[in-house]
Amino acid sequence: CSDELFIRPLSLVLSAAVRKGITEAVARAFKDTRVKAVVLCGENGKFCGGADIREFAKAMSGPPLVPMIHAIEAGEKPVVAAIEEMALGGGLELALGCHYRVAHAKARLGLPEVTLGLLPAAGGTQRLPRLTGIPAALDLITTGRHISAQEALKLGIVDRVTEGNAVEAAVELALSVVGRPLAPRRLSNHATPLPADLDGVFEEVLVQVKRRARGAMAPVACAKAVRAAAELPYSRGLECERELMNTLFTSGQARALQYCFFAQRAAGKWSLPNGARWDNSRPRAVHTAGVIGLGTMGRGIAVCLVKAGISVVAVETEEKQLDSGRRAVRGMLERDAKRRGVTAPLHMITFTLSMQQLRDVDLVIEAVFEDMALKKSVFAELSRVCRPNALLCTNTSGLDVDELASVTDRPPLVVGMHFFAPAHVMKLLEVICGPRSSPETVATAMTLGKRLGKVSVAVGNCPGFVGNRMLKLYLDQAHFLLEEGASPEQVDQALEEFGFALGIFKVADLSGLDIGWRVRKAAGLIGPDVDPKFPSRHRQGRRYCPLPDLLCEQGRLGQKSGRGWYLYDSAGGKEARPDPAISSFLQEYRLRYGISARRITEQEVVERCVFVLANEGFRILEDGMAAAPEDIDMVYVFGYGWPRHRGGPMFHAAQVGLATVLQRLEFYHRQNPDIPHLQPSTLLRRLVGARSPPMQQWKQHIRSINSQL
Ligand SMILES: CCCCCC/C=C/CC(=O)SCCNC(=O)CCNC(=O)[C@H](O)C(C)(C)COP(=O)(O)OP(=O)(O)OC[C@H]1O[C@@H](n2cnc3c(N)ncnc32)[C@H](O)[C@@H]1OP(=O)(O)O
Repeated sequence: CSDELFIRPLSLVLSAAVRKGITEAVARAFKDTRVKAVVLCGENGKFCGGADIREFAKAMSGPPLVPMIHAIEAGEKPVVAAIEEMALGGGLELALGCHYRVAHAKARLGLPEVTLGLLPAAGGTQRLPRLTGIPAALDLITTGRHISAQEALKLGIVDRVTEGNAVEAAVELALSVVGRPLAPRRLSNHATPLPADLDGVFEEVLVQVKRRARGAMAPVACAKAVRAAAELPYSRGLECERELMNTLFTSGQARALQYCFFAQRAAGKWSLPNGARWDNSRPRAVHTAGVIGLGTMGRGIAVCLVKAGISVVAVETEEKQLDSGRRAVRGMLERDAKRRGVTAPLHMITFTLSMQQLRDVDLVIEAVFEDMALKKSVFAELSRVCRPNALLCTNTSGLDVDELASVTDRPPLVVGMHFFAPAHVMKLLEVICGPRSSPETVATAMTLGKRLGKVSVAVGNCPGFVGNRMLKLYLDQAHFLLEEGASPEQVDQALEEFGFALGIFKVADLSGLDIGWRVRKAAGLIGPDVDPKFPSRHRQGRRYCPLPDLLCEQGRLGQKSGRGWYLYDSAGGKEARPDPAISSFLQEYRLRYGISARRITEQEVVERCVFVLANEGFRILEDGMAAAPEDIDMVYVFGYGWPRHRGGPMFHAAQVGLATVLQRLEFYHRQNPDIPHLQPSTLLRRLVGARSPPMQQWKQHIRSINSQL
């Protein structure tokens, strides 16, 4: 506090206590005749991360944000926001209520409320369009994307950007504007600059927003609120903003999205039965890594590592594969660097045919073909070649990590790292903790995942781990629905309307139908004793659907062969078209097996596919293969295209009501007694018996906690 200035630090979030502090301090500063200007800055070099999301689940307390910001804007002394590190959500709205904004060059700004199922309801939807115009405001508010200080300067959101101390620059600016008229600086006074074809702009944006939203309400509400800024005076626009927010605020979607925010952070906080945890285990430093195999997965993994600043030695067995891998990896790195306007770090990766080159690396990620014998031979070789303390990781989608560890000289240093294709794009990383993986090994894999920009989830070592173990049963349901009368496009449409990024049959075509075919062969489900003309619909004591095998036998392997569950223009084509040949194929199949097709509703498709996922999730919790329902949900949200606004299969089950899920599973199991996975799990039954406690208490209902993590 000086004669001319009053500086008040904020903490990261605008909690009730912080709002109270600001309201009182600003009122005092406005009253104090010695104070000529005010600078708002954050604590510890962070301006503000927005409203305290945890408060949304409680009754409102403390001064509300809207009048607080209004009082700042209406004040007769200049208020300058000094934005260090971030101004997000309510934090940016607060800054927009200030008369001037100064940002540090490294600060990020944004209105990410839409990602939490909300809209910027502290005047953000009304002030931002008045400042930037409609198109930029629509972009920022409907996507929630963060922008750099430089972009904010270009858009006029901040007045100055400094490489130096933002608070000092704000103080300097504040002192320089004392006495200047404030009315032109009050954004709520501004008229919104309008594009020539306002209707056209909104029509186009609404189409895009609805397509991207996949059923999420918030992006559409955001666009409507911005439209109000274009058409209504500020005060009426604010009313519209409030009404739209009220609908969103109490919606299940907002609860789901806020749950995802915390679940994503909780997933990083792993623990093992021996007491090792994320906060008491030290990860190893990783400076150099080896990648073995430059197929689709190995290429993506190598790119991720290089982009994270880790030097890579990439190994292949044949000159031809090495060459095409080298070209692909370099191309990906060059395209990425071009997009970001930097030089591609090609010097950070070497390509070789010799495993000997791995002798000095800190860690190796093996990404060879999914075949146990092959992987074992690679791991045995790595034991001989690598430094004794190098970590050995396997990128596998379902093989036994401990079996692999057993062929090495260092089982505690072996861990699974299941990347998802394409590995440089997909956010999920399943870290498979073998029974002998050491805490340091798990900590290193989890931390490495975070460094690569992934959401790392620690899972146990069971067939398929968490994600693919559940996927198998989901896919089974989809196949059974085809037998019973549905078409692939009908199943996909129901799932896409539910919010999945892609229907399951489109996903299967994209991944390649031969992958599952190989897995089923390895599991002994397909073999010489199966009648090729009339394959049995019961195997290993349960119902089995031979449809995908029959498709593979016809050479229909999905996108790569131009034909799978759908038809594509050519091999490698992306546009899926319904194929009349599949319709006849299904009719003939049903006729041959005496199945009379029935009408299958969208509700049945969604319930059978989605509840079976949750049911297996309960079994996974009981088996100790995942530590918490949040972990399972994050696997599905980040790895399997599950709609984030539905929280994840476990959250969805809780939101629908566990008793309803139980009752629907019982119903479908009665209809299909030969599908054991429709039989409700013991944990689900127990939870319903305990009157469906909240998710945080589910663990207490597992009889004997048998953590495999
Ligand atoms: C009718 C009602 C009218 C209401 C009108 C007002 C509406 C306002 C809307 C909002 O402002 S909604 C909030 C908008 N803000 C955000 O979405 C930002 C969320 N946070 C982040 O993106 C990041 O956390 C960060 C701020 C960029 C920091 O990232 P970093 O990687 O450095 O740390 P994290 O691990 O993510 O977070 C650390 C720690 O802090 C917790 N946390 C972060 N932000 C919030 C928040 N806004 N509210 C509550 N808690 C927050 C986070 O959960 C971590 O906690 P943990 O216990 O360590 O896991």
